[in-house]
Formats: sequence, C-alpha cells, structure tokens
Amino acid sequence: MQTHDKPQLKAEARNLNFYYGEAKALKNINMPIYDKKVTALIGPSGCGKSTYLRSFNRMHDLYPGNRYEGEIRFYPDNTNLLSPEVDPIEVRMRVGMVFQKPNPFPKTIYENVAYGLRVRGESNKRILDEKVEQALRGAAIWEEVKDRLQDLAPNLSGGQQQRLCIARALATDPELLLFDEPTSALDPIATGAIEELVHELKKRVTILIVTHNMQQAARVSDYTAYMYLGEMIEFGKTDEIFIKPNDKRTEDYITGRMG
Ligand SMILES: Nc1ncnc2c1ncn2[C@@H]1O[C@H](COP(=O)(O)OP(=O)(O)OP(=O)(O)O)[C@@H](O)[C@H]1O
Repeated sequence: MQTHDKPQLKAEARNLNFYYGEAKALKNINMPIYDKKVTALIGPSGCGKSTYLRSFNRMHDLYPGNRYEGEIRFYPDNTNLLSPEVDPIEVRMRVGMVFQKPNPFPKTIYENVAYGLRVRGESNKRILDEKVEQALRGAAIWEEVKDRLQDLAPNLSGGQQQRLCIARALATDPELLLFDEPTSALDPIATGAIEELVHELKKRVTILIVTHNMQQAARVSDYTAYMYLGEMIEFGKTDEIFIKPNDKRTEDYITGRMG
C-alpha cells in the first residue's frame, strides 16, 4: 500500500471565529495544516492573515477583550490549542513564532537561543550548550556565530538576526513554526537564505507562513490558503491555486487585479 504521498494532519482549524472586542476578524475558518509541509497564507492587507496565524500560539491571550470561538485541533494528541485548560506557555513551546521584523532580545546570541529552554526549567550547562548549538545549526547560522556566542544579538546584521530568531524558536523543538512575513525587512540575499532555510526546516517541522509576495508563496509552499475579509476563501495545493484557482476572488488577487 502506498501511503507516503498522503499528507498527515498536524493541525486543523474548526469553525474558528476571532473577535477584537466587538470586531469580528476571523469568520468561521475551517482549514487543515499538513504535517511537515509549508502552508502559505495570502490575501490583501487587513484580511486577517496575522490574526489567524497568532491564534495558533495563543498570542491574542496577551491582550484583554480578545475572544476565540471554535477550535484549533493539534495532532497527534488531538489537543484543542484554544481550550482554556491548555496553558498558553506550553502552546508557545510547541508552536514557535518568527515575526516580520527580527526581534532578538537585548542579550547575547547564546542567551537568545537558550531563553525558551531556561523558561522550561533547563539549567544544565552541557544540555543548554548542546541545544543552543543544535538550534543555531538548524537555523543555518552556527558557522557565522560560533566564535562570538557572547556578543550582543542586536549587533548582528538583519538577516543574521532573523536566522537567530528562527534558532530561538527552534530551541524548544516546536512542532509548528509560524512565520509572519519573515523576509519583508530583508534584502534579496538574506531573503533567499531564509527561503532556503524554510525548505530545509520542513523536513522536521510544519510551517505556516504569511507572505505578501506571490513569488515567495509559490517558491516555498506546498499548500496555499487565500483569505479575504476574515474568511478563508480557498485552500489547496500551491501549484493548483496558482495555476487554476476555483474562486474568482483568488484569481483576481494572484493576478494582481485586486489588493
Ligand atoms: N489589535 C487589534 N485590535 C483591533 N483590531 C485589530 C487588531 N489587530 C488587527 N485588527 C483588525 O483585524 C483585521 C485583520 O487584521 P490582520 O492584521 O490580521 O490582517 P492581515 O491580513 O494580517 O493584514 P496585513 O497584511 O496588512 O498585515 C483588520 O481589520 C485589522 O484592522
């Protein structure tokens, strides 16, 4: 029996609604996230891409007045990430986030990467050293920083800082990585390095990435979801969405007639 082509579910939004106070920003979203695949979220400004992305690591819990309805199921344990019984800190260990602008802490390179491990209670220096190296290697920045781990992270270049932030997210062995326009502040060379890294990372982690760049979505993703006004309009394999979208709104957006 051939099963290797059939993608496994890593997560799944079920009837997901989200409110900023009275304002409804996500409207009944249902969508699969496949394991060890890259899924791109595209759509015009303000359609809810970041709001959706941030639901996966419970970022919205940090602000009062925000409210979720529905579920985000996480597999294989079938946990509802949005359940009040689920600790958001634990969720953020399993679901890492990389932001638009590199945001290293004003600490050393080493301490940036060790941060999540320390939060988790790890204090054994040998284990920390090993995990920090592993994460920096995983983010393709080890060779550049191995001799300056005690330097301050904000002194790195923008592209290096972004790879350091990826290393920081990788250190706790997340199962899902969220990228919110990770290359929009970077030059084409640093952008290429991050795209290559995304390609490498999907061998071991599932990736959800917001991008405004259609070429980037086409280059890096296996699946693409098109959002509009808080709704999930279309989801499918990236080549199918780009070559033959089912919905006229998706077509208008990717051909540049809208947005
Ligand atoms: N903190 C907030 N409080 C209230 N409304 C918000 C907040 N953040 C976003 N919104 C609103 O929610 C909607 C979705 O915004 P969101 O940032 O998710 O869109 P987006 O698709 O990521 O946009 P962009 O591509 O411009 O980043 C918008 O109408 C926005 O104004």
